[in-house]
Order: sequence, then structure tokens, then C-alpha cells
Amino acid sequence: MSAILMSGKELSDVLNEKMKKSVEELVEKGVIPGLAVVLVGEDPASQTYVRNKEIRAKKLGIHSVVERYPETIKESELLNVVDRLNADDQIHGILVQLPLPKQINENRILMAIDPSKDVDGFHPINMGKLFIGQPDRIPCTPYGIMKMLDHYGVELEGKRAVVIGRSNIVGKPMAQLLMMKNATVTIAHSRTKHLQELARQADILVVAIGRGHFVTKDFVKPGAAVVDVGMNRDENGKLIGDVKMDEVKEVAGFLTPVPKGVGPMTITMLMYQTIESAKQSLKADQ
Ligand SMILES: Nc1nc(=O)c2c([nH]1)NC[C@@H]1CN(c3ccc(C(=O)N[C@@H](CCC(=O)O)C(=O)O)cc3)C=[N+]21
Ligand SMILES: [Mg+2]
Repeated sequence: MSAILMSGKELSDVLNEKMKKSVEELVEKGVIPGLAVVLVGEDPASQTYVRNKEIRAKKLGIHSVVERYPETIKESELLNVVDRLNADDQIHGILVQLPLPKQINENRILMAIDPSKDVDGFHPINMGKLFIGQPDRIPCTPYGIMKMLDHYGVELEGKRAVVIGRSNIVGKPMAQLLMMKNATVTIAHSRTKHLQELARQADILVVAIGRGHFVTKDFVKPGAAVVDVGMNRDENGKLIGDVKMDEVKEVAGFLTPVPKGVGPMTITMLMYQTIESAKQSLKADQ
């Protein structure tokens, strides 16, 4: 038996068609959805991501601007950039690419973004809304994963989910979203004891630990849905996930590939939330 591959690429293609129509409708009403990406420094992985977002925005008719700043930018200067974008009514979504250089307090920057333009869903107001069960902007990676689980018919109600990884941008919001669908959720991490035994109990296993090929078939319950959030480079520079896909696909019921799994869906949800933000700005004007 081989797992059903949950293709983020294919689902993105489907959702892109719908989003294209939404953008057309907005343009007819005089609003072009605008996304600003702020990129600090020269990190090559960030460059790829930014390039992929650019391509996608163009495809959808979203107005996209990328502002690049040197690694040495001061926190006060970056705060000025955010303020200017907050005030710019052509811009409906602002994404400041993380991580930021060490002289900059990341939280201070994220808190400066207007919550209604926070298409990453990282602002404490949006995080807070999510955690009280009133989601508004949702972190794009876990949001995209929920769309994939839904699209491929993975049942969540009453099921046991294990999330490996406790970050603010993936692990914590992922757990909350699964809980909102009545899954029984455990968050595990690098210090968790007996991780393998715990993971083996999961009907849904989400892996965001950041270690290439960490999860082998011995971590997986037969038939489980396995979601691989990892993006690592192997010794040849090839993109690999946190899951050893070749062996896990013989045990799992569902599996997201890397590449073309979670990554494309993250971008899809970013575009989706930018469009939503543009729609809301239109309503606010009326
Ligand atoms: N404020 C902020 N928001 C983010 O959402 C954010 C961020 N900072 N910093 C960096 C990470 C990383 N990330 C990726 C999303 C999609 C792909 C993606 O599209 N990957 C493709 C191809 C990757 C490749 O070929 O290298 C795939 O998985 O198929 C990659 C990486 C978003 N991040
Ligand atoms: Mg994200």
C-alpha cells in the first residue's frame, strides 16, 4: 500500500482559478489587491521564496512590490518602512520576511504592522483572535495544511493529532486549528521524551522540526496522515523534508511531498488573505 499524496501544487492550481476571479471582481470595483514584501539581507532561501511569491502574484493579477534592505538596516528604519506601508492605501497586505538580523527585535516589527494588513497572521492581535476561537488572519502554513487535509478528506473529528514543533508560526497555530476541528492534539518538540512512541499514536502527524529526514517509518501509525513542513537541504543542496518520504509512504495513508506540498499552499493562503484584506478595505470605504 502506498500513501495518497496530498499535492499542495494541485490544490493551489484549483484555488488559483477561484482567486483569479475574485481579483477580477475587485478590479472591476476599482481595487487592485496589493501585497508588499519586505526583505532584509541576502539569505538565498528567502530569495527563492520571494521569487515564488512574485510569480504567483503576477499570475493572479495581484499588485506586488518587494522592498529590499541591507542586513545592516536599523530597527528604527525598518519601523519607518512598516509605518509607510501601513499608510499606503494601495497596499492591503504586508509581509516582513523572517528571520530578521539580530540587531532587530522581531516582535517589535511584527507588532508595528497594521493587524488588518497582517496577511501572515503573526500580529499578537491576530494570534490572540485565533487562540480565543475567533480567527481573522491565520498563519499561512498551518492554514494551508488545514485546506489540504480538508480537500483530501482526512477526518479530524475525535482523532489523535501530534504536532512536532512548537513555533509561533507553525506548531502552536497548527495545534489550535486542529483543536478547533475537535482533534485531540499533543504538541511535541525536540526535548520530548519517547517521541517515536508518541508519534506512532497519531492519526494525523504534522512534522515541523527542521531536521532533514528525521521522521522514519517507525514514527508512523499505519494509515496515518503525515504532513511534512520541513524544508532542508541535503549534502547535494537538494530540497528535502523532515520526513523520509520513500519509506513513510509505504506506511502512511496520506502524505504531503516536499517540494510541492506545504510550500505552495503557504503561498496560496498568503495570496488568499491579501485578496480578503483588499475586499475588506473596499467595504470599509462604503
Ligand atoms: N514573514 C514570513 N512569512 C512566511 O510565510 C515565511 C517567512 N517569513 N520566512 C521564510 C518562510 C519560508 N516560507 C516558504 C514558503 C513557501 C515555499 C515554497 O514555495 N516552496 C516550494 C519550492 C521551494 C524550492 O524549490 O526551493 C515547495 O515546497 O514546493 C518555501 C518557503 C515562508 N516563510
Ligand atoms: Mg507562514
